[in-house]
Amino acid sequence: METKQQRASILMLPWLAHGHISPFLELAKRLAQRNFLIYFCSSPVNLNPVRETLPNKFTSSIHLVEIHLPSFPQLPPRYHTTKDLPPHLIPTLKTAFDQSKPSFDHILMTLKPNLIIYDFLQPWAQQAALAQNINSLLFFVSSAACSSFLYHIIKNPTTEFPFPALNLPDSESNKLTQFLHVSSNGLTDWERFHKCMDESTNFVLIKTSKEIEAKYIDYLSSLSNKEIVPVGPLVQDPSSKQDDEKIIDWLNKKDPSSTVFVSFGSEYFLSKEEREEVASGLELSNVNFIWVVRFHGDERISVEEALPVGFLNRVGDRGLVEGGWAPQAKILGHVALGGFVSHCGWSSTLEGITFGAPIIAMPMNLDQPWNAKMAVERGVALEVKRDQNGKFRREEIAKVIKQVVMVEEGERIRNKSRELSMKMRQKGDEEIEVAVEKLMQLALPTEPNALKVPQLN
Ligand SMILES: C[C@@H]1O[C@H](OP(=O)(O)OP(=O)(O)OC[C@H]2O[C@@H](n3ccc(=O)[nH]c3=O)[C@H](O)[C@@H]2O)[C@H](O)[C@H](O)[C@H]1O
Repeated sequence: METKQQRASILMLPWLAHGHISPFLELAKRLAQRNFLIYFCSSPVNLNPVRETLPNKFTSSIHLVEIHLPSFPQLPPRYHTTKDLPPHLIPTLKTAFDQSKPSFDHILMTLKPNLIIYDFLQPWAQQAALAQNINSLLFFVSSAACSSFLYHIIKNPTTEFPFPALNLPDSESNKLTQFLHVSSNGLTDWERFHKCMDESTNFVLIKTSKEIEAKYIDYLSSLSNKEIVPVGPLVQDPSSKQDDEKIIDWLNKKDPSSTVFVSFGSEYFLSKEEREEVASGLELSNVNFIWVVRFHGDERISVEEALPVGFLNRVGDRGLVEGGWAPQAKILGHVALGGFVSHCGWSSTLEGITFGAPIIAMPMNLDQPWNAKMAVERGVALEVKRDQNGKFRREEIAKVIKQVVMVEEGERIRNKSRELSMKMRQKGDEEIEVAVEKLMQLALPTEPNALKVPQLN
């Protein structure tokens, strides 16, 4: 009798931030399309928008599983996410997430998944899996460029990082790496990241491609002594349902490659001064633009109030400024797009490259400076230099936008972007297949001794 192939189940546990949930969900969709049963686990406040936007075709293969964090005085359930969370409460959120481990243990006992994929801030997820004899592994959603640099300076602080293209001035890299030494619940982010890497069963998944980061992936593997398996760019499906007719109609009236899209991700909110410089830079550039202006939840201000007086009148139909959330993938794939002014969050960097939109890089914090330098090194980005006070200025913003979008100057970077976009898509399709096969082996080992989790006596 033909044995029906058992359907492997994978439980996925991203960190409580959109910039992590989004890549985990994209991976979940790829796995669901290859017949895995996915349990997608997060706090209720994070799962609500996922529930609203998950395409119907996934409702039977991606099950949303709520994990309830213990109540903390300053951390009501609406704060069980980094969205609009006051920055000083981030360590409290990590502590609360750590303390949700008993709830996670119960979820594992109930669902009994074949495999667990966790994120870099929760080493307790791997311990919970081990206690129930379940294989588990890390899915790292930032760049190999950034992670290999950070691993290097922690492990080999006295030696030069072997890739000068990524080197930042000490003052800047020290400021950026400070976030790794922030401690919460007795663990620094570095200790969390290091433990999650070390304890990952067999290999570590990473959201990137050897097409753009081969040497950084190899170096990270040598530093961590782990096999690093890329899953490709995992770019979100541009056809995903979003209310975007107004933007697309506006773009349809613009000439090919004539327009820049301006966005600083889901969690970076420009200061008033930064908004002034970006607005004036766009005005000086004389280029068409769509700008998604986002505000922190506590900011009670309209788009008009946030912009320089008379700005919208002066730019007229050359510019479209939207508050809220834009269909970024759909915009980047539009024929009118000639450039992408980005903070270089990792998902945005990969989307810019995959859609062939040359990047005008304005990195702000976290891993973004390394993401930007990696894209510059690939020839598909130009970085806006900060002034001697470390500030972005309108003249420099305008200059780089024109260098990318204007026909003559921008031709080389636009051709390189188109070329890399095709290669990235092809390589990414191959890489996700390899990763899926390795996950299948880990979830449903064909040989009895293939389980790598040490057998508990
Ligand atoms: C992993 C880490 O998490 C954070 O993510 P953040 O949201 O800031 O930016 P992205 O990673 O670009 O992610 C942003 C994601 O939101 C989408 N989007 C955003 C705005 C909008 O209006 N519409 C959209 O569709 C965008 O397409 C992308 O997929 C940090 O940056 C960090 O640098 C990054 O490496």
